[in-house]
Amino acid sequence: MTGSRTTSGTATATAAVRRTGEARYLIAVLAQALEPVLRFDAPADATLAQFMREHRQLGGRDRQLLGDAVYALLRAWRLALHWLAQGEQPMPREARMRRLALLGLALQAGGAAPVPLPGASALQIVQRARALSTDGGDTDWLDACTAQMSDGLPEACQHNLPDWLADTLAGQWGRDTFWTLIAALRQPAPLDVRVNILRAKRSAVQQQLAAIGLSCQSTPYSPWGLRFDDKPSLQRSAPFQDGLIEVQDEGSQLLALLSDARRNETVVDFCAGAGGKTLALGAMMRNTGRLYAFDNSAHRLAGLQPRLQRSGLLNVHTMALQGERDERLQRLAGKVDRVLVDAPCSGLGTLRRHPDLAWRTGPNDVASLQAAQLAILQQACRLLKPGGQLIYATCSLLDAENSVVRAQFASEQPDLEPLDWQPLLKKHRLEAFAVADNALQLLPHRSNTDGFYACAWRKQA
Ligand SMILES: C[S@@+](CC[C@H](N)C(=O)[O-])C[C@H]1O[C@@H](n2cnc3c(N)ncnc32)[C@H](O)[C@@H]1O
Repeated sequence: MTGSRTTSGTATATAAVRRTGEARYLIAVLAQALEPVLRFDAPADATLAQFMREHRQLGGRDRQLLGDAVYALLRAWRLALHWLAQGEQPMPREARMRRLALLGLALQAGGAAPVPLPGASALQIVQRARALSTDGGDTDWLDACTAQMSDGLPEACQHNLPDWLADTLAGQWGRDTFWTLIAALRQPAPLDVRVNILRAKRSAVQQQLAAIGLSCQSTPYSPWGLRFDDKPSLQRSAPFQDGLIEVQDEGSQLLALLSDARRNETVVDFCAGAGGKTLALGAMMRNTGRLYAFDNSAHRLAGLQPRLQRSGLLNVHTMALQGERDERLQRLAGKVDRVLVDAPCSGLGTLRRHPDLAWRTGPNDVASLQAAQLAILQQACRLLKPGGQLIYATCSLLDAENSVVRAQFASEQPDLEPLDWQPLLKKHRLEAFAVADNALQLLPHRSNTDGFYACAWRKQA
């Protein structure tokens, strides 16, 4: 009896030592991973991927945990800063990074935090940090975090956005809608794919996925979309390798759908990037006509090549633009049926997936994006033939990049008329997302997609 108690006591003690060692290790690695991410000078996903490449010794479980902890911290950045401010100031860099790592792990363990975050839940996060802490120097700081909780959390800790952005969004929609949006932005985005209708029917692909244990449902609006019940890795699956599916948010699919590209047309995807929408347009055109994929980044366009090969599309011509005066642009002037401008933008509509964007974008960036959006629209509209259509889209939440750009551009183009999208919106059951001036706006809390804005014009015949 005594012996067994001693054995089990030793086992518990050993497990505790292992847990302490593991926590110390995880905190140290996470602190290293956070260092470049928190500079906010490059996308967090790319920075994290680089860190993982440089730390090949990390196992799959640790990679997953570290990634989740980085994103949990980014989603609660203002809260983390608020708690950090409860410690001694100035705080030595090492302590700062260790405490941020501790908070990242504590936040990650709690899953998606509700909005508003109740005081009791905030307290639990601090308690989890306390349980994970392996450094006696953190005790006073964690006590101070707990003590200030009785004053309630400042509003900024609830929306977790920079003040300028919170003020702008609340000003656009009013406070009630703002908070509904914030709650939706805090939820993880679903994993959607677009079925390549050139190769297979959606129902057949759904069955094929089910046969390999991947459960998914039809998306509510896109006729090509499947939404997964969880977040499986698809890259090595047969449906992906065989070009039957591409990962694409339902909102992106809907923008391609509204471009309404048809067989045998000449269509330009002016800002194609790695071609998410190009692939959808090509499939809509049933591999006929000519589809040009432009981008001013040859690097981004290169990402389209393997996707094109998988897709079976043969009607796509990629072109890395060499500036506004690119000769190939002049040659296409007046000849194109449809131009999609999926413009470079702040990307703030994708905050669910990229919470770091809020901290990598400022009001000055928005002003220069606006200028770029207008310049691209002007180039793009020169390509239209009489009766041709120009579609403008962003994944931004900001009126400054959406309705303001639409209005300014339209005021300078007397030979463009706004396209009446009502019939198309009705056909695809999207009327609920119509906004002023024949535009469409998708928002995470309304369509459970990323945030998108789109509008269209027709060139007078
Ligand atoms: C929103 S992203 C496009 C995403 C892409 N359409 C998709 O569905 O995956 C905007 C793209 O515009 C490109 N871009 C920026 N300035 C440009 C310009 N002046 N002309 C053409 N493309 C430009 C960027 O390189 C970027 O790939």
